[in-house]
Amino acid sequence: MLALALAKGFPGFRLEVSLEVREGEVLALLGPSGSGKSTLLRLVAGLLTPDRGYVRLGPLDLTPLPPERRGVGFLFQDYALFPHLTVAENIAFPLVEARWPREKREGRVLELLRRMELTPHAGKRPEALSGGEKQRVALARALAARPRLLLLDEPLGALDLRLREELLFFLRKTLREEKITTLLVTHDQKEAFLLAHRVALLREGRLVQVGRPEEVYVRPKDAWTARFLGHKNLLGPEESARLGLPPKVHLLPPRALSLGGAWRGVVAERLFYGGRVGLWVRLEGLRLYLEAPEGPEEGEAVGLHLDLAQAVALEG
Ligand SMILES: Nc1ncnc2c1ncn2[C@@H]1O[C@H](COP(=O)(O)OP(=O)(O)OP(=O)(O)O)[C@@H](O)[C@H]1O
Repeated sequence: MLALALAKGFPGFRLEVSLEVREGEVLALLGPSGSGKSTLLRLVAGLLTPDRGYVRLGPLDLTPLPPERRGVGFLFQDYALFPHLTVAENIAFPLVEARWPREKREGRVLELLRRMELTPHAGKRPEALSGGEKQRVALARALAARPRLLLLDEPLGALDLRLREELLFFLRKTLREEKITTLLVTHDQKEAFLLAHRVALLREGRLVQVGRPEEVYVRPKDAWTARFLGHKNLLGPEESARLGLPPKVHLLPPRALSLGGAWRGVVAERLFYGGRVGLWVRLEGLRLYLEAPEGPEEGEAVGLHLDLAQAVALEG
């Protein structure tokens, strides 16, 4: 298990976080730009020194150790590969460093090449690879020595949409199969939800909420968290009252809204997403959002079903 309690201050910014990651668990740090995600990861890696606190991995105190002695695998955004080494040599590099015997090393490299679908590229140098291939090599290299802990900083950050999607599922499968304790940084909610067993939400250097993706999504701690997680139907006290709810801040989760009910509204905006449509509906002076497989045009009257029993009261 990874256990940490860390404090680090920069001019105008202060990080203060305590966190535990279970063995084999993937935990995603989620938060807006500048919330301290990379700082936390760099502290765990040993690339930054904390003002106070500790990082423990099982019985081992990593705090005084330099990065190369922490037994930690990294994948940072710029995924610099060694340009003079082939794909296979890049992946083998940490194994040579860790003094794995040749035969074991070769077996592991072959296994990773296969798993990352890189076998046909084994003899190429990085310059002859596409961006997604390079990123897979970097990931294979980070995983190679079976690190006790894997740190991934926006592992899909520099990729286009299609590659991002492809590698997302690939990474998900790999992390689960290898059962490596992973701390992952992303600002993409969807990525965090798909990859992680638990997510930790960071805001201005503090943890706001930690929990399973579904838990956090359905029961966000407050309005800020709800908005950050992409919820659209947040009602103020007065708006809540208009729908017959107690006069507090409420969240209406997506599943609480559907087409074809007794509430009368008008479609203010219709967004075509391919497989489904997003509808902003004006109703009782409110704007509510819902998604449906297909939907009426802008300006049309619609009936909405609102399951108010599913409304979640939030801290302002
Ligand atoms: N070496 C440094 N010296 C001074 N301030 C720093 C340093 N590194 C980070 N900061 C500040 O600490 C805060 C947190 O930065 P950090 O990079 O951890 O955020 P982040 O959540 O990873 O953001 P992003 O999603 O944009 O990468 C920012 O205000 C940043 O300017």
